[in-house]
Amino acid sequence: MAHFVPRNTFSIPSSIPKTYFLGHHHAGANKIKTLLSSISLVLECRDFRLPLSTQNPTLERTIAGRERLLVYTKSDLGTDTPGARQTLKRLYGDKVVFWDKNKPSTTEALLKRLKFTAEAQDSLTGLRALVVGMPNVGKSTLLNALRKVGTPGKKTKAAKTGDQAGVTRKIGTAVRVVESEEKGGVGSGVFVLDTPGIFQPYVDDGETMMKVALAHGIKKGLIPDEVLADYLLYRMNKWDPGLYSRYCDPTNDVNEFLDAVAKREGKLKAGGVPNWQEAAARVLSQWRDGKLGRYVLDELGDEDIRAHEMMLAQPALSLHQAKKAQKEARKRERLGE
Ligand SMILES: Nc1nc2c(ncn2[C@@H]2O[C@H](COP(=O)(O)OP(=O)(O)OP(=O)(O)O)[C@@H](O)[C@H]2O)c(=O)[nH]1
Repeated sequence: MAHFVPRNTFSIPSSIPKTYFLGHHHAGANKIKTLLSSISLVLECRDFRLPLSTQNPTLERTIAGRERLLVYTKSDLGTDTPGARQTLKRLYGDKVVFWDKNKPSTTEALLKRLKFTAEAQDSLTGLRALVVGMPNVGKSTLLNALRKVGTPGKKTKAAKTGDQAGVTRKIGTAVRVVESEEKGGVGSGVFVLDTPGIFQPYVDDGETMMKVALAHGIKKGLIPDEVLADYLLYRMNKWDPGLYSRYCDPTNDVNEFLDAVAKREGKLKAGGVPNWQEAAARVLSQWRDGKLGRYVLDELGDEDIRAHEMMLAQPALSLHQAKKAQKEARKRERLGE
């Protein structure tokens, strides 16, 4: 077999939407602003697979200056990218927590942090924490896990969850996740409020939209599954084409890939014609379940991080412009200018 050379670039279709800012995002963002005065801690959830792309510049401005813990959710889905945790720890120090819904130890570690903060706060009303973040990053799942582990005996779910963006539409009531001191907990206890996922009003970078869609951060169908499957194929080829060896040999051709998936998974139309749409939906669902690799999608090199920070600091700047400015700055540095 000839040596396989993966695609070097992916051409982002011009039809990719640049916005997904809905009425309840706008209303939610305003409500968060009004709530902040009664909140002592913000738990900002970001998807570990998208540590930069799920940082919302709009939310960032709203919660600037507040006591905050960064919770990288779905950490089980990014374990194949070496060094990602270390990079984030280096960036945010002890303000960062890695969480996995399937690992109660990660929930316990977070509860410990909440109890510690509650002890230090000495409040009559208890510690009130607000969970915020982009759609579908796992906010409600986190709240339910904190409640389940922190207040054993309370079995029912406090917040509705789902694998689609936009399950939570309104800010919920405060949910107790740590009992008061009289009941064996801390002070007057710890309460957490869930909020709807808030998207950014405008995303200039088409590739960011592709990555967010892969992780289900925007509504299904806004970007066709076949287009996302092509982008996923491009990324898998860069990581390791062996990830999809159960379907076919390495290929850069999405149609060839989807043909193989359709045949293997029985996604066929009348007459045995491969159903690309269903085959694409199948591979996306496998990727989201971690069955086609568990990789972080954002690049976390120094230059990428600096470009991202530059973009956050100057909202008028596109990610593309920020990356270009970083590249030029690096070049000048190398030339000793
Ligand atoms: N593998 C994995 N999946 C997770 C984890 N946390 C949440 N999920 C899944 O992610 C999906 C979204 O979770 P939700 O808790 O509904 O997300 P949300 O942020 O509240 O979503 P919105 O209501 O859109 O704001 C669900 O299918 C969860 O089961 C995790 O740690 N690991």
